Amino acid sequence: MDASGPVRVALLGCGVVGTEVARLLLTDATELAARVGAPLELVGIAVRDVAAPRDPVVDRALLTSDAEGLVRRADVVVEVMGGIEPARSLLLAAIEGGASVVTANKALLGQDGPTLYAAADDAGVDLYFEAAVAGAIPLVRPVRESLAGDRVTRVLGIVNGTTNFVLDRMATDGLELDQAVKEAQALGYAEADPTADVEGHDAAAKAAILASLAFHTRVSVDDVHREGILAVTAQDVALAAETGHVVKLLAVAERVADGVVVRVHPALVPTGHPLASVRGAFNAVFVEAESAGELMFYGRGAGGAPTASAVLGDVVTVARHRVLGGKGPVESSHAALTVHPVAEALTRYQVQVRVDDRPGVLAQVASVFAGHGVSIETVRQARADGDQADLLVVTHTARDADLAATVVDLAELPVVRAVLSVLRVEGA
Ligand SMILES: NC(=O)C1=CN([C@@H]2O[C@H](COP(=O)(O)OP(=O)(O)OC[C@H]3O[C@@H](n4cnc5c(N)ncnc54)[C@H](OP(=O)(O)O)[C@@H]3O)[C@@H](O)[C@H]2O)C=CC1
Ligand SMILES: N[C@@H](CC=O)C(=O)O
Repeated sequence: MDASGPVRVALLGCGVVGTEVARLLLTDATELAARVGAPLELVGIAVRDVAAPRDPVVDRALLTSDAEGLVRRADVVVEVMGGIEPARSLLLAAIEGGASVVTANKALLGQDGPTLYAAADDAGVDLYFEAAVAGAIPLVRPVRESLAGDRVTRVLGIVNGTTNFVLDRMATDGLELDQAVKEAQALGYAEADPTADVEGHDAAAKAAILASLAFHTRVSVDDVHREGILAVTAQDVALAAETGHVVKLLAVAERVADGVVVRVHPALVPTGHPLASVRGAFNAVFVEAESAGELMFYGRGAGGAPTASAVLGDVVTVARHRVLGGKGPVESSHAALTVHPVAEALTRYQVQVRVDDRPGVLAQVASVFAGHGVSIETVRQARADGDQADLLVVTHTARDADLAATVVDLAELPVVRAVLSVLRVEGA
């Protein structure tokens, strides 16, 4: 780019998000140029199949299957192809060639963010990724930049729209999980293979990115405790409603004494909590910081146009830096805090056990909790079939490892017929 010339933008990917990025770059070119201080010139769009049908907004003359060659011709590289390779190598090549990069690729950043952060810092170029967590919601930048002078203590939120839609449908119409997933697929929320969403991989990658930024450390997706929603039944959701809760797939990243714990799992959220009212495919994230207190971010976490909005915000910022000078935050200098296993997490639990309904049983069950130092907050008993009863035990805050040991011992108690469900309770 010469001092007065356009900023050359390469687009890697022209799918759900890439098409909308191309649309905004072309249709809003004049406004974007005014905001950047120079025109943004889309110099090419890398795709797998140049012959495939495309939205008419896409100028077919810009399509290429030579992504490597395209990267060499750009000042700003926008990666919306997804996956680990070739996205990783292309971004590293762009950075080494002196281009600024913008990516929406949470899978890549969750797995190998530190390599990219270090490469960008060494090369003195920008690496921006607002769209990688919670789509359209401005969340990455507030956590990465606006809260850089504060101490974040906890991040708690719904970062996967597909699973929120599924759990919402189970709650509102009593659908079983597989019915709700089919509905999500029919509406285009869930992919044909919904594994990344329902098994929590997508949320875990986002949790790793958020935790790394919030705590100025390095958290990889492999450090994140992950449970998806596949074990959640319509009965769990109905029982939650009876006790004044909803079931949500939560990402939780929190400081513990000398480190952090990062986890993704279904949890009970009280109906009065703001996260409980996040419906459909929306996302919402709570951030707690020592001085700022509680902050909440809410909006669309996915979709072509919403995600493209976040991508374009980053493109404008990094392009401005190239035109006017300046650079975004440095990420590679952070200290590595210990990432503890979920066993060290502290939270409340709801445990449902089917027991023999006879004298002394409650005392035996309570003594198992007490034996592991887990304090019981409430117990509710409901009649089950025959001479059995279902106990619903809610604990005070306990260590995850102690609760897990309690559940193992409960299952071995002769008066316990089955441990029916164990769910964490968050946001109380
Ligand atoms: N969809 C969403 O709502 C959101 C997506 N994201 C992230 O944005 C990224 C893109 O997602 P999305 O638009 O949905 O993905 P799509 O699958 O719709 O599009 C991927 C695009 O990348 C191209 N592509 C894939 N592999 C290659 C390759 N090896 N070489 C060249 N081109 C390639 C495809 O080409 P072709 O068209 O020829 O197949 C396609 O145009 C992902 O990282 C995703 O996680 C983030 C937030 C929300
Ligand atoms: N699959 C994700 C969308 C992209 O981030 C979701 O359902 O939230």
